[in-house]
Amino acid sequence: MAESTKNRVMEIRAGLSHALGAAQIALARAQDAAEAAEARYQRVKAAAGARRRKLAAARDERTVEIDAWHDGELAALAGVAAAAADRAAPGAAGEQWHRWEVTPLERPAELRVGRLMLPEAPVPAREPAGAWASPPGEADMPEVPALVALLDQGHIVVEGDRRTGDDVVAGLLLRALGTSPAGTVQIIGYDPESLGGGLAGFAPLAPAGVLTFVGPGGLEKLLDDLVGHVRRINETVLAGEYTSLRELHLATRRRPEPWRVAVLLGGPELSRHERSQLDRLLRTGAACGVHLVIRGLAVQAEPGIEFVVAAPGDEARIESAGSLPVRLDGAPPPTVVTATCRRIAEAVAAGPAPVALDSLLPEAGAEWRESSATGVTAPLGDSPQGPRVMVTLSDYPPHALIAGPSGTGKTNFIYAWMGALAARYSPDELAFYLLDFKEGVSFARFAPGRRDPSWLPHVRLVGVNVNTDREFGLALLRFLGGELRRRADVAKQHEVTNLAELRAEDPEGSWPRIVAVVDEFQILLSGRDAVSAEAVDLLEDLARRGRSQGIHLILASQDVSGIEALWGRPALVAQFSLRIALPRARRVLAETNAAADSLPRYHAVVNADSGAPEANRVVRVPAAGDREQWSSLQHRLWRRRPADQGPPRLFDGDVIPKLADSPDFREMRAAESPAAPIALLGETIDVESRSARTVLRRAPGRNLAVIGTRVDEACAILATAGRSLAAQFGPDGARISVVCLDQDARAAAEALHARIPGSGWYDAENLNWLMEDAVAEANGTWPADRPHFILIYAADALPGGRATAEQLQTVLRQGPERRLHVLGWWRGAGLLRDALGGPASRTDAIGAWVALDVHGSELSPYYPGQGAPNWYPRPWRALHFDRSVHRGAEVIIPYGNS
Ligand SMILES: Nc1ncnc2c1ncn2[C@@H]1O[C@H](COP(=O)(O)OP(=O)(O)OP(=O)(O)O)[C@@H](O)[C@H]1O
Repeated sequence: MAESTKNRVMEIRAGLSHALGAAQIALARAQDAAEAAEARYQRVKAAAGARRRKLAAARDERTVEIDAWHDGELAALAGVAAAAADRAAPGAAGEQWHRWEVTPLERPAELRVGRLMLPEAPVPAREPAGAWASPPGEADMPEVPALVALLDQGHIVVEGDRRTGDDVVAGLLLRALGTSPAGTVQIIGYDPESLGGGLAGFAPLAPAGVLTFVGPGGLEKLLDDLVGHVRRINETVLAGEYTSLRELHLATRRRPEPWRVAVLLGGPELSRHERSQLDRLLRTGAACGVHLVIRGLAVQAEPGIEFVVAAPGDEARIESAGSLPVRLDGAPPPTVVTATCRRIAEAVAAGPAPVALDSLLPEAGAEWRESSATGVTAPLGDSPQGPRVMVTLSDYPPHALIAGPSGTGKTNFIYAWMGALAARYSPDELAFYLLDFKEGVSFARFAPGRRDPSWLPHVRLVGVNVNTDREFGLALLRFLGGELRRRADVAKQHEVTNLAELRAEDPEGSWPRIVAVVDEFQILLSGRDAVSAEAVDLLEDLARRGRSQGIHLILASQDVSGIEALWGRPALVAQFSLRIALPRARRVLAETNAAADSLPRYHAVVNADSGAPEANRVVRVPAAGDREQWSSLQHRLWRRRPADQGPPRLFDGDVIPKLADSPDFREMRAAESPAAPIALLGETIDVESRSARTVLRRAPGRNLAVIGTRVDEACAILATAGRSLAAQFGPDGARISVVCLDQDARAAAEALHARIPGSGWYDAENLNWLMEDAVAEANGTWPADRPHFILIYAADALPGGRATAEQLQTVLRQGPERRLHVLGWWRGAGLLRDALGGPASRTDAIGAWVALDVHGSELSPYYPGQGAPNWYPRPWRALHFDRSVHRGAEVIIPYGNS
């Protein structure tokens, strides 16, 4: 082997070993690198795993946080929604049925129909320790009610399941009723399919007028009526000043109209007219408080209409809540419905709480500042719209007619009016004359009484218990007629025509306006007799001419026939242009004016234009009947009365007057020998408490007969005559003989005899002496030195037969001219006739008589030339006629024993 080869092999081997070494190195390196890469990979992988786990933990933590936040937020939002709902539907608007009760609210609220089913927070998959004490759900989530807006807002249409829908309607109505003051929500039900059955639970409201039903054919009229209300409210209540009743209420705090909720429960297809009226109401009703709750009639969606889709479970919806499921409340419990309706009906029937009289009065100390020169004006109360209603009596309107069925507050109205006037005008400016034909003493409070010595200083006359003494009404009218003439005469002298001018001309004179109030005046005008005929004539004259002389009449009646009594006298009625109607008063307003029919209690319609509907003003009348309130006003005014102001004349038909109180009797003084002795007989029924009298001058016929069987009255009249005659003579100035022929009258006759010193006493035993004397006197020719009055109790019982009868006739016929006068009591008109000589005899010896229980027709012989007087006997009243002075007979009241 060649060296060279060897060398070459060597070289190659070396080269190979070198290459192998290099390759081994490269391999080791590569292996190192691979190991390092593997290690790095493993590190990175481990790090990535750790990272992922960390991230997952962080994510889980965050997810839990987010869930918690979400739930919290949801609960908070639900809480806010629930709180907002509570505010929107407080109390009875939103309370659930099991705790529900009536809570009238200041202003209408939204009404709950059920609850909104809000989406619930999901229960987390893993439960991090302590994150949830309990899973969120119904227990923690505040309930959010589903509310709908009705009163003052809009209308509600209930669709879907009928039975559930009926429950919704019932719930809505109860909530509407329970959130508003009693009577301010009125429901009108139209339920043609079940004839009101759908609203049966609300029936207790019907008697109070809070619920009315419309029959199956009545929809058109109902809709027309409601449209009518909307039109009227727009025109007269909102009157361009407000856009809605809600706005009016916010501005004035008054709500003059009720909410009218018409509940329309199904029915046949609507006619075109009905449809268009319904659409009108849906558009315009809510602003005027007219709302529709509809079930079973198709209605198009419009703003202001809420749709409720009734369905069981969570399937129900309300339009304003979008697609949120709603769970409707069940029907309100029937017992709650009935109890609530009863309570509301009772409250409505009881009427609103009264307003105090003080609200009509000026402030204490500011009284009597007004002048009545042109009229008298006073507030009568607030109108439901707010402003006070002022009422004036003046040239126009001069007189007032008030009507109100019994118990509606007519008397109270008169008190309130009088109080308001009396506080503003002094007694120099205003005088009252008051007459009450009702049984009772309602005006007596104005005169001094046993318990209260005060009186209303403006009152000049009070007549109470005059229902059987219509003559007193006549006397008042005669008196006012006299005053009218007096004023007219003075006005003429001053060349003026009315009171305002007269007062300007005669500033020092006292010319108060006179307001004469006659309550239950129809009693005065009842009966077709002389009293009512004269009363109507006098009224007509006063009504016509009184206005310019400041004499105003207020006639009040509870009875429609009273008003009707006047209707036959259109000229008279026309003067009474101020008309006042209390609730349910009929015929006092114009025929077409039905405002009084719907008046609430304690309200009145005041109309100064003869009852024309457009002049109606409704007023809420304060309570003036309350004695306390009245007396504080009366005492205040009484203490301010002018020094010379005496109490009013009180005529009380139930009180027997006393001779000792008679001004005529008190004025009597003993004189030497008066030529015209006066026998008083009783009190006349007149304004000035005069005494009836007969003058026993020396002239034929000047005898007096008391006719009738009533012992007490007959004795009272003879006693009055005897005492008054005796009072005019000094000792021995006249001879007075008392004759008693009836045991029943003996005590009274003896009392009179004892009262008149020097009087003679005769009975059946010694009468013959007196008669012989008297006949001698009657026949005498010598001048009588003193008069002789013979008072005979039971003159029809003369003993001694015909002879004594003839003696008496002689005395009756011839005595008076010889100053011998008989004042006799005959117990019947026929018996008197017998005493005068029988049916054919003349009666002119009896120049004056007083009849008791004798019928008018029996008196005609003693009532020359005038037929029979109109006389229906009544207790403790008598009819007096004196042919020397009277044109007609007058009713008198005998004086009682004292
Ligand atoms: N405005 C009112 N506020 C409160 N109470 C009133 C009001 N008006 C009347 N009343 C009360 O109602 C009752 C009847 O009133 P009032 O006597 O005035 O009625 P009337 O119509 O005159 O009845 P009658 O003719 O039968 O006497 C009384 O108890 C009275 O106090």
